[in-house]
Amino acid sequence: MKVLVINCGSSSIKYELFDMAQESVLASGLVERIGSDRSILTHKVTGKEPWVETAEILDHRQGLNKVLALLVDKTLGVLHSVDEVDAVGHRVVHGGEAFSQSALINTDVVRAIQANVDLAPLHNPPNLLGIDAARHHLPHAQHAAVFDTAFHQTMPDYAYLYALPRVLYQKHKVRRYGFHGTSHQYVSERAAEMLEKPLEELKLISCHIGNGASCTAIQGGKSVDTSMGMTPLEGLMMGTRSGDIDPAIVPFIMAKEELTLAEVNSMMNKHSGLIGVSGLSSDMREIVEGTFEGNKQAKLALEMYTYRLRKTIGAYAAAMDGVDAIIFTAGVGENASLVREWTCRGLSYLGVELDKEKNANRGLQVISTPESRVKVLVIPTDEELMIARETKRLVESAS
Ligand SMILES: Nc1ncnc2c1ncn2[C@@H]1O[C@H](COP(=O)(O)OP(=O)(O)O)[C@@H](O)[C@H]1O
Ligand SMILES: CC(=O)OP(=O)(O)O
Ligand SMILES: [Mg+2]
Repeated sequence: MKVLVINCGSSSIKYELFDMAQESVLASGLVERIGSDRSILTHKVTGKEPWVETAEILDHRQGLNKVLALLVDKTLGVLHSVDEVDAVGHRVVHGGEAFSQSALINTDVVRAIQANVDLAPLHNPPNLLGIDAARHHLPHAQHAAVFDTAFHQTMPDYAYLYALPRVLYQKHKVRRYGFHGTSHQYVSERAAEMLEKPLEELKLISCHIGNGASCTAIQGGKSVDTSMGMTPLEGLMMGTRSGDIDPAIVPFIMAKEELTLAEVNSMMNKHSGLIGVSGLSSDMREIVEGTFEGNKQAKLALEMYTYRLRKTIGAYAAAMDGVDAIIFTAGVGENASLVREWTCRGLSYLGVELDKEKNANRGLQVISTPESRVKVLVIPTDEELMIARETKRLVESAS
């Protein structure tokens, strides 16, 4: 079975084509800056040099058209015809309370995703555009929606409710949903394999720290709490997002700086976090470099970032009455050894003992000492593979 995985952002399309017989990647790529006359298309075929083109790509439908043309191109392609794509798996960020599982896409599913646009105005509209465009271009294929929120639907009510008037939950579904669920689930399954223990017996804390960042408490394979909330703004400090702040700051700065709600929202989502505190960059590589070069603001940003992550890990150990392993994943978690070191240095009370040499290595591994009571793992995430597997499972169970 050939499965195409699509992740549509507001101005981008990420794609990956799998042959599910060996779970091998045939091709993958990225269309950036959709809507401009200088969109960039990067296409990679496994084993070959990446191919990059700059072109005018005005919308997602046109972008996907280009991608499909490349997949069947005589020299750059890997398929004879797009009819060879059996199924398409779509990343959908917000499934609200309607989905605790992935779902094959039909009119009802599209309607339910539309109903959650208010809860994820930045993420769900491009996801819907991607679904529409892919169904248009690949009408013969089965389409599946795999939700960031689904894995977190197991949280108990005392973890997902906010201490606000109950009517807000009843009327508007104001609650914690959590995100990056596909990634948290994937790394928790890999962790159980690495630890050679059944997932049902493990208490895990998974730190997905990339551009967006969230931490999840996973008990017996189920999400019991997570740091992102109704939207992906809550919780940890991120590249450009503030994470938790006192909510009273919002009306305060609106008044003092004469800002609109939209301006404050944009400030908290796009100009805060690492970039806001350091004034240098939202990219952890530059923050680490700046810290080594003696940039005080970069060092402060790094201290805040790791301090807040450590506090969340402590909170989740308390939530689960213990923890067997802490997992680091995503761009920062997989690559930034200094972030892992600073995060773990105040966790000795839990029984965390980092092996500095192992922590300096790259790739999948245990980075705690053999004596460490709590294991610390680095596990590269693979959301695309997880989406492809879910899509295959749904298609097979429907036939
Ligand atoms: N070698 C590295 N050292 C430190 N940080 C890194 C390194 N490589 C990537 N990163 C960080 O990972 C981030 C991107 O993570 P990623 O999981 O790819 O994000 P997303 O999928 O949300 O775009 C970058 O912004 C960068 O800060
Ligand atoms: C939900 C979310 O924050 O996703 P990303 O990390 O891709 O921005
Ligand atoms: Mg990501």
